[in-house]
Amino acid sequence: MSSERLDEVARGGVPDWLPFSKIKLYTNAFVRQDGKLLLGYKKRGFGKDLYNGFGGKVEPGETPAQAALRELEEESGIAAPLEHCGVLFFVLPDLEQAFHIDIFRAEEYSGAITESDEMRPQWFDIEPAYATPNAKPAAADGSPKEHNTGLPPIPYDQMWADDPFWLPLMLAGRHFAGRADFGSDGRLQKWWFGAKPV
Ligand SMILES: CNc1ncnc2c1ncn2[C@@H]1O[C@H](COP(=O)(O)OP(=O)(O)OP(=O)(O)O)[C@@H](O)[C@H]1O
Repeated sequence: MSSERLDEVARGGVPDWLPFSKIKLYTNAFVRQDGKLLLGYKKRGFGKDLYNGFGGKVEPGETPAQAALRELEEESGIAAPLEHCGVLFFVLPDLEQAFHIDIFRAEEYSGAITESDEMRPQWFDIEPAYATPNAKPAAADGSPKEHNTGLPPIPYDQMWADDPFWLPLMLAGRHFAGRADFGSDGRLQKWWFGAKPV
């Protein structure tokens, strides 16, 4: 990202950010193609039973971009020309580590999509995502783009509570950054999201 300031897209919650004592690096990768988005249903571990992109911890000696390719392959069986598109920072109340997550996207992939021990991949229809606030219309003239994938819409009610703020930005092709702090009930307690000016 350049040094340009970000446009604020959303902010809210309590006055103070949560404290944290260390930061762990993670990745998250999203592949879209022909009006559909590939997500994985997480079968175990952190974020179990939620849909998400494919990602995980950056291992020692790896760059985030290398980790993103490795995690995508391990969890979904595919390779993709990933491009960096955003940075997210999360603090959860009962964890001393904060999450620094580099987000990547791609519009093509190779290989066969394969279920792993950790993730069950599934395609979703992208278009309903543009109905959420802060998203750009799909077509330049503002009209909704035709879509008839027959797939279910992006399952925001089975995803992390922060996702509706930034996923539409990613789908609109914008670069973004944000922070969200969670309460012990799993809900957002304070958040800020911004995107590079278009
Ligand atoms: C709090 N709000 C959040 N919103 C959206 N996505 C979030 C997230 N917090 C973590 N994530 C993602 O969840 C995955 C965890 O990865 P996680 O399974 O723990 O890592 P990894 O695959 O290395 O684990 P193993 O140790 O191999 O099981 C990883 O994609 C990471 O980007």
